[in-house]
Amino acid sequence: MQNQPFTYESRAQRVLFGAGTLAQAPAELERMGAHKALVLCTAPQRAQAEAVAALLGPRAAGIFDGAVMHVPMASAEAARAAAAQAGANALVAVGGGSTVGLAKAIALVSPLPVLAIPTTYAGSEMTPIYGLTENGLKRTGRDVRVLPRSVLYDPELTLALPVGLSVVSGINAIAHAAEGLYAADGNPVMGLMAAEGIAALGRALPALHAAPHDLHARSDALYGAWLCGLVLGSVSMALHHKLCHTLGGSFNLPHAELHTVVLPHVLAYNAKAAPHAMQRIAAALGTADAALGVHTLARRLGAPTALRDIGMREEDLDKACALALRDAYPNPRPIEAAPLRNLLQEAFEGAAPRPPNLSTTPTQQTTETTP
Ligand SMILES: NC(=O)C1=CN([C@@H]2O[C@H](COP(=O)(O)OP(=O)(O)OC[C@H]3O[C@@H](n4cnc5c(N)ncnc54)[C@H](OP(=O)(O)O)[C@@H]3O)[C@@H](O)[C@H]2O)C=CC1
Ligand SMILES: O=C(O)/C=C\C(=O)CC(=O)O
Repeated sequence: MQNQPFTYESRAQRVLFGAGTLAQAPAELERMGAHKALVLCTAPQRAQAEAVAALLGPRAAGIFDGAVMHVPMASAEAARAAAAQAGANALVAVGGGSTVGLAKAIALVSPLPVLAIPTTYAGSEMTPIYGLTENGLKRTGRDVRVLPRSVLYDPELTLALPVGLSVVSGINAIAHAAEGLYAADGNPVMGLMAAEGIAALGRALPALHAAPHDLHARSDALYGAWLCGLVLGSVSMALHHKLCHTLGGSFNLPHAELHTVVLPHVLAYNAKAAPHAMQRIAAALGTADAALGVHTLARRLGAPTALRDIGMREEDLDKACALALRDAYPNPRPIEAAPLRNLLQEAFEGAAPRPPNLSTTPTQQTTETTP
């Protein structure tokens, strides 16, 4: 029974899900009243964007293939200029979070609606969150103007996503849902989506690891990613996302791999302060312990589990700790220097996470909701 007050806000978005839905792209643009769409992609995925442009026929206004992770301001400005020059009245983002992020950077300063066609499990297509990087600093914000108007989830497009990337991208999605379960502003509807999203990815990732072209597993993973992305866009994130933004932005570490390494350690850090959320994460993964469950999943599927293996230098851990303590997000357990530094050390070494003995009484900074 729900006994906590909460706020639930829904946002208007159309989602088409299933193998072959890519074919609906022209009709989706038609519904948006768009007749000239700029297709966005990364340079290596240009062939896929060309296939989409061919499908759009006269509705394609051109291709911009300059999407880069974390949306450097220079690439945002080049894309904005390309959209204006092409006379585009809509954007089609075909790719992962980097490409969707570029579409958002254009939508932030123009009225162009976005049709997102995701090919990873990052979940950006379901959020009003944008990120822009300038002078080595990444700033993020929320603005409903950047929320894609329509999303086509076609699992056939994820068949080409290499298995290693699929696994870390899926755990990136699990991180959104896990933090959603102890969000300060969580609600029971998002709790359901989070638990279902984790469960879908928990069964899909081992299945696609064993058989990367199994369309059923790919569909299950994309379904989980959708739900987890919706949670990310709807409720506040906590220590895990703060740490990943700090480490990713300041030390240029790969996004999904970083989430994969850090998540078990943050779950261990928060375990005693958010026991109900941990039970739901563990149950969704079919394990006894949430932190160990995520760590074991990553290890079993060959994903990185140590910061030192993804480019972090040990001499930067003190700086990382100091940065993460600045403007801390609300978190179930107070964010304190010594245990945070310990968390970073364990993540650096890749040790299996251990729920810590809290040295202080867990005066919660946020009340754990029971969504
Ligand atoms: N605003 C928001 O709500 C969110 C934003 N993000 C942001 O998105 C970015 C991370 O997103 P993520 O999806 O992990 O990163 P990318 O979009 O950079 O994609 C990750 C990798 O997947 C590869 N890839 C993508 N699609 C395919 C495909 N069809 N076939 C083969 N390879 C493919 C890319 O290859 P290639 O380089 O060749 O294209 C790239 O190497 C970060 O900048 C993050 O901050 C993430 C989540 C939510
Ligand atoms: O950094 C952004 O662009 C916005 C949000 C995210 O990246 C979410 C995440 O950390 O996965």
